[in-house]
Amino acid sequence: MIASSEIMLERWRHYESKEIDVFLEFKVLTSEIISKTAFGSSYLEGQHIFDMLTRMAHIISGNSYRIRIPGIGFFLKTSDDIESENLEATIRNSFMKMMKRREQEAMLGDIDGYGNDFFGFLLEAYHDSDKTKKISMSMVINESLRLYSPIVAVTRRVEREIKMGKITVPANMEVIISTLAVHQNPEIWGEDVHLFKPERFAEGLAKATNNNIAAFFPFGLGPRNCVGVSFSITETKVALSMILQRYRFTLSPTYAHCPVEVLTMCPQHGVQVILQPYEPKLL
Ligand code: HEM
Repeated sequence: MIASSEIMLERWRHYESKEIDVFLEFKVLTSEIISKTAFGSSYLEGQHIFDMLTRMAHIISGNSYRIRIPGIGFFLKTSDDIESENLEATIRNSFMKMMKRREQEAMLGDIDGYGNDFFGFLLEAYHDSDKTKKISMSMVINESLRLYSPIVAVTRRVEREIKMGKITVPANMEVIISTLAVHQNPEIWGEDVHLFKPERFAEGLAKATNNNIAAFFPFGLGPRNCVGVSFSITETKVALSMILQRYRFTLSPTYAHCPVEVLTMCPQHGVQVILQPYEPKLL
């Protein structure tokens, strides 16, 4: 995470006092970090897989409202169907090959270790500064995940008939739970629900949610919630802390606020900011 963030910051030197689209930058950063973490030395191959997954995401989003006739779809394939089938097969093959290689490396004892000591130090430093500052990084992250949840809904299949208030939900029904709707419900969050206010989390989740802690679920809930929670939060904190040590930034006048869903919530026209190098005052 640290090495990839450093590479990104090195690139940013060319953009000092200029406009840069941080949405593109963070896309590159996160795919590089996950590729290196998941695939180790094969991370370039991993990045290729993420590019293919991004393409799949576009195909899925573009086809989500297409009506399919059962059976006929098997014989009549659109160019999107053919492309996504090819992508799926290539991704599956690459994964299988990499897993085999990793298995062999593990047996030979060739897999890298991680710099855990430095991580421990960094996170401890953050936990300490949380205590003293009014707005902590966790509050900012939570508020961003509340207002702009990357996953706009989670689904569950109901195993047996249940009653939810006045509604009876029959068995086998698929229920879509809208993260967006719950995260923006004024009865839970208050009338300022549409404002970006990290301080709403200052006194904990129960206070922020009017005692409905399950109303905040950017990573889903229950035994099948996201396995990448700690990974993503750590990644955000590491990258942000490294960025903020070097830069202050303001939104560029060219920025147009337009969140859209392309499998995950994304800024349609990017996020253009102006980077100002930060020179900390010596005490
Ligand atoms: C900000 C970043 C992320 C968000 C907001 C997010 C959100 C989610 C959500 C809402 C779910 C569905 C959970 C549910 O149905 O209850 C999910 C599932 C999952 N996520 Fe994430 N995720 C993020 C990053 C990651 C990362 C970095 C990884 C991998 C390292 C990851 C791996 C997974 C997996 C494997 C599942 C399926 C879990 C299961 O079905 O048991 N996620 N994620």
